[in-house]
Amino acid sequence: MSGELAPIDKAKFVAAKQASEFVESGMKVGLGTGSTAEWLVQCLGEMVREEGLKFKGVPTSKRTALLAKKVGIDVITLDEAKWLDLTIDGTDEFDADLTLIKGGGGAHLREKIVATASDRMIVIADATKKVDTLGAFPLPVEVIPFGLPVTQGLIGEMLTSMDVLGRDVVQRMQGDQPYVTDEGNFILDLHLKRIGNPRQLSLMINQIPGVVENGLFIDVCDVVIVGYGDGRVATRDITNDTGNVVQFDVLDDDNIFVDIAD
Ligand SMILES: O=C[C@H](O)[C@H](O)[C@H](O)COP(=O)(O)O
Repeated sequence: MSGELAPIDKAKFVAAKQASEFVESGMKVGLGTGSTAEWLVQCLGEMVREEGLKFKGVPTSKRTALLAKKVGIDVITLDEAKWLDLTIDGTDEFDADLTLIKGGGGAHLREKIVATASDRMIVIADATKKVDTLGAFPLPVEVIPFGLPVTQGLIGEMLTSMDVLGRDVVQRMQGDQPYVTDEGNFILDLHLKRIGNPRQLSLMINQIPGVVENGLFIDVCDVVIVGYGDGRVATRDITNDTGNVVQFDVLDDDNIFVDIAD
């Protein structure tokens, strides 16, 4: 990597770089999915190769597993790890309570299982992910393929009784084919615009037959590290809220990442 990053990438990168400092030798660490989590995996790979960091990583997707192995991280499964010290992952939205919408990359099922099996979850995000009210980002719901139209219809009916503005339930596609998750399921994206009561909505969605898991993460995230395009990083710790903002200029070193293009 060389040259200056675009502001959005710099924001993701500085958040990821800051979060990587929470990883210590001997830890078992959940590795999230998505473009921000990929920066983290790159940073951790560099620490493994250059600083002798020794930890075990549990990827939340096939895509992350591939990258983690490529950059030299010792990858194990959640079954092997049993419990994790820490999970670091990206998000699509977060609010003041550190409630999240995740699953824009279709990985929220494994991500929620891994984060829940961790002592601590740190979310890394660029500043655009902070919202006053969740719901502008469509809420992903993983559903089994069997009976899809029935499940989709039941979710639509349920939404009419909820405090939401939008009610469109749209199957996620990849080209002209249904998007298929790592677990072989489909995703329905709920275009809600505004989620008034995330806890109630999450419970209601998950009780519909055919639903595997929705993308709301409630009482799971402990810390959010927010990166800005100018290199600043702000940390919000729900257990110890200092609201600290630190300047974190990490773009001096041009050659910290391996080439993963091949
Ligand atoms: O399924 C994907 C994950 O929940 C991602 O963490 C989320 O979509 C954020 O991705 P990105 O960092 O690419 O915005």
